[in-house]
Amino acid sequence: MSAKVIDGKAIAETLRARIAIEAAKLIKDHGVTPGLTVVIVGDDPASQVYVRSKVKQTAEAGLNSTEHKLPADTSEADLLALIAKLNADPSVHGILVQLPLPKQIDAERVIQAIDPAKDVDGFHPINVGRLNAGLDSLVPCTPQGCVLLAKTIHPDLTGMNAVVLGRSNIVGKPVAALLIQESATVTIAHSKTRDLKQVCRAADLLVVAVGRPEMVKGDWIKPGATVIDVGINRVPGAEGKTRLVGDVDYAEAAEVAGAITPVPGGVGPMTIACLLANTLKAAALAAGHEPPKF
Ligand SMILES: Nc1nc(=O)c2c([nH]1)NC[C@@H]1CN(c3ccc(C(=O)N[C@@H](CCC(=O)O)C(=O)O)cc3)C=[N+]21
Repeated sequence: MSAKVIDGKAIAETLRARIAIEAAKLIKDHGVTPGLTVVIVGDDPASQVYVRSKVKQTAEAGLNSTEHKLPADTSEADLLALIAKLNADPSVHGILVQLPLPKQIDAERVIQAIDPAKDVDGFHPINVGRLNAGLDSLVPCTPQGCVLLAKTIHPDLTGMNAVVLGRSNIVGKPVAALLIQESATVTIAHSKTRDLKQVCRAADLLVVAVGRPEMVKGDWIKPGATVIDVGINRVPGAEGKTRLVGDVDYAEAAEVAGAITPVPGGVGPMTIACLLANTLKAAALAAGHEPPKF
């Protein structure tokens, strides 16, 4: 069997086109241009690639974007001062502080300093709590992208056995919260789970976010299951180059699964599209308007 490939790149493009239409409406009808500010501390080259594509796609969707690049030795106090300034700036609707941060900065303190209404990553404890309480909130981008991709295969997730492999605050836990909201039956599995392979094999929907290259093999997957691979791992490739692989052994999994997301071109592009959607939502709410639903 050969799995259907879930084309995250194309699905994200369609979503960004819809965001552009809604952003144009907000600008025309209400005179508000959604604005995203990305803050990057240090010069990790991989981080800079993400930031560049975020900034480019933000502009293409008709949103304003600004970027603050701070030196790697920036103090926590200086970063907190910048966040206070951005919180107070009415032209800034979304603030994203690129993670990970250098070790002299406490990331948790930084996240908690962001105005929850501008927290387009959905990492602030207020948004975490609201998501888990089933209240409206800014929802983390990658988890939102995972669920949107799963719904292209299963428009109704009700009653499905979903297994989330990974329990991080940025992907595993929020993806599980969203799947519960979709009425799936959710198991969160992780490195300490007993019989991990068998637990995964029970999944109709398997979301993998562990950060271990190609850890999930073909025989971990129920025949016909839908597999969402959140991993983006750079590994040595041919001729001294590097290549990107997911947390799932794609070649093996594609023989067993019913549908699967590739890496690259799966969850990654959806993360950025959902960031734009969150920025639009934050801008609409700040202006007292009903935000569009995607
Ligand atoms: N506060 C914060 N929020 C984030 O959302 C955040 C972050 N920090 N730190 C870094 C990670 C990583 N991340 C990615 C987003 C899109 C792609 C993406 O679009 N990847 C493409 C291409 C990858 C490539 O070719 O290098 C793909 O998967 O097809 C990847 C990675 C967001 N992150």
